[in-house]
Amino acid sequence: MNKQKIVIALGGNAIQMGNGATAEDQKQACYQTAKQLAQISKSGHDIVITHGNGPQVGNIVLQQQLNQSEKLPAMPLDTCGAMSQGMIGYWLQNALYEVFQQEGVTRTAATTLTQVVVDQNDPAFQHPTKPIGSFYNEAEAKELTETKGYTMKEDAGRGYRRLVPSPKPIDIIEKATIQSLIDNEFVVIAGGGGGIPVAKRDGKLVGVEAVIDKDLTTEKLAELIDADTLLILTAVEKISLHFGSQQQQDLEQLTYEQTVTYKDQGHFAPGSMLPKVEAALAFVDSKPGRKAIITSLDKAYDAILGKAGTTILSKEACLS
Ligand SMILES: Nc1ncnc2c1ncn2[C@@H]1O[C@H](COP(=O)(O)OP(=O)(O)O)[C@@H](O)[C@H]1O
Ligand SMILES: NC(=O)OP(=O)(O)O
Repeated sequence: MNKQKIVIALGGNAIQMGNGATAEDQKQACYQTAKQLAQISKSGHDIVITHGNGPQVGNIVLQQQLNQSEKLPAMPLDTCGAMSQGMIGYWLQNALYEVFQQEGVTRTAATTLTQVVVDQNDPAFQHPTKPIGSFYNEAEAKELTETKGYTMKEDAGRGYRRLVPSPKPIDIIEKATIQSLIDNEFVVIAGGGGGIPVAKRDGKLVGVEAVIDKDLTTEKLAELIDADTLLILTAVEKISLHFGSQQQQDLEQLTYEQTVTYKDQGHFAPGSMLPKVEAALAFVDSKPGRKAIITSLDKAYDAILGKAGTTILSKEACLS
């Protein structure tokens, strides 16, 4: 198979399988993830890895607030986002080091702290939509709204979570650094947690209180570095029509037009599958010949071989 430049987005279970939130639990999940990534890297492809941070950044924010004082100030959300990139980047680098040695892969992983430019007037700042951190009961949620002004929302019957603004990614400040690392055969971990959100103000980059959607940042990054394939890894092997119902129909290969039709019919849930499908559509529409695949973590390598997942093709492409 020809060498490809593949951008791989890691969904929640790639870092936190089950509910284990200890460092050991999350390192173990990263180790399992690294085994899949090593297979793709072993085939000679260039890979760039992005990841989510919703649960982790929410917990970092809570830890900041415990025992805070003038001498021990809590860090703002952009800085907590940077902490989550460092933490998860370390776990992934550590796991990839071990697995690459076992598998005889000679590459090294390198994490780039990534700042992502957002528009400070993005309407998303007035309408928080991104759930982060732990789940609360109704009374706890009410108290957090009253004492801290948090926006809290019930999340699919599992309890209440804090919502924060999630503005659209516009540009990636470290894109040249990332490109240079790829050119030098590093496995790059970048754009973690959707990137550290910054706004341009008076010639400066100012951190803002937000968490960017990692699927949208992944798409932006894939375009900027001229990737061939966008591989989005989540909990399901394929995307489906009538998901979760008795009429569920799994999809293997879709044209751009078919995907738009199914999206417009409402088959992909907002906040979960919809951003992934939108990222896939934007990527394949950005240049002919580009391909997006959505699949589960354990099928990542099979999906690159064309044996698993849902593949979305660019406009002029024909189904095989
Ligand atoms: N049409 C659909 N086809 C497949 N999965 C869907 C669909 N609509 C919603 N989903 C749900 O979306 C989930 C992926 O979104 P999410 O859990 O937010 O992703 P992440 O892995 O990035 O955390 C799937 O695991 C599935 O439960
Ligand atoms: N930043 C982000 O999109 O994180 P999750 O994928 O964990 O929600």
